[in-house]
Amino acid sequence: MKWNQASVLTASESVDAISNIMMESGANGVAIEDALDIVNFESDPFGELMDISTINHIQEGAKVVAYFPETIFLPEVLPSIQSRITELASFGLDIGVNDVSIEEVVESDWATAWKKYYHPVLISRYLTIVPDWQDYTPHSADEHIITLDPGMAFGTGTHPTTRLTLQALEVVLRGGETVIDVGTGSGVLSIASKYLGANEVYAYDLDEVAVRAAKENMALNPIAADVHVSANNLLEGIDIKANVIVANILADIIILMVPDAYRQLADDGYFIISGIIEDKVASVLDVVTANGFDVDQTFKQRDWYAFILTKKIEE
Ligand SMILES: C[S@@+](CC[C@H](N)C(=O)[O-])C[C@H]1O[C@@H](n2cnc3c(N)ncnc32)[C@H](O)[C@@H]1O
Repeated sequence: MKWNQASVLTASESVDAISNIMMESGANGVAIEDALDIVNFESDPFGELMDISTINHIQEGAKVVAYFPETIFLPEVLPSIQSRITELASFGLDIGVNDVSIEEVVESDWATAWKKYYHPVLISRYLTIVPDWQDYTPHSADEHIITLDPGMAFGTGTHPTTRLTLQALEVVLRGGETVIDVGTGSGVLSIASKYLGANEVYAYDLDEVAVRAAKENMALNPIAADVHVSANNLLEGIDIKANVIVANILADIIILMVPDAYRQLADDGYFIISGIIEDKVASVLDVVTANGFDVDQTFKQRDWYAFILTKKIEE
């Protein structure tokens, strides 16, 4: 089967939004190449895990490559894709050079094209994410291996927002907790929560593709076989008291769930929020503090922030 490929050169912070636009416009999948991640990988002490010589990678910014079936006539949908990408700038996102190009793909199986960019991701001393198709030998007995095939869902572990969230989970989890993972994507945060000792984990996503991918990833990690994965809009209709609620979603969406998170969180619980670009920090912090939360810890990588929030103590 032939595929058409639309590539967009952009800034790192816009890759999620542009990927969504591509999928909503009929793409069957996207691959993301981020120059900063590649620099990180190359300078990684375990860089030998990655055969970087095979990658003809970009030097700056990021590239979103979307694969469309030949039944979609790309020149027809491209103007609307282009105008939706341009619109992102009005939401405060840096869309970079925003140059869209089309080419026919020789690759017979687009679904595996992105796999050559994906290699073991060392998150911390305790957590490493390993693609399902790669062999990996842990460096120590403490290292938990999250086996992942993200498919078309977000959550490979290479994105700063996922890394920061995983690090925040490591800080708060002690064992025995009930965790709610809102916007689970590949399920990576839920699997990590189980490795870090959580008892019950509930994983939700609005996107059926993500729900399917998350369920498949739970099956790849026996420790997470009992994670409850289902489709849901944020915390709507959820009535579970949680010790930890974790959400790595864009700032404007997190803001919508803050009152529900306060209600569902145990008084001594933690609300971990991530996916917050620098420009949005002030507005998110205004909303969480107005809704009864204090900032306990702040995490930052590049322009991305994550926060561990606790409930304000009544005086
Ligand atoms: C940035 S990804 C995070 C994936 C994964 N948790 C991680 O940390 O890598 C955000 C996820 O939130 C999901 N999402 C977006 N809006 C949502 C909503 N209103 N309710 C539930 N999930 C949502 C998206 O489908 C996507 O899978």
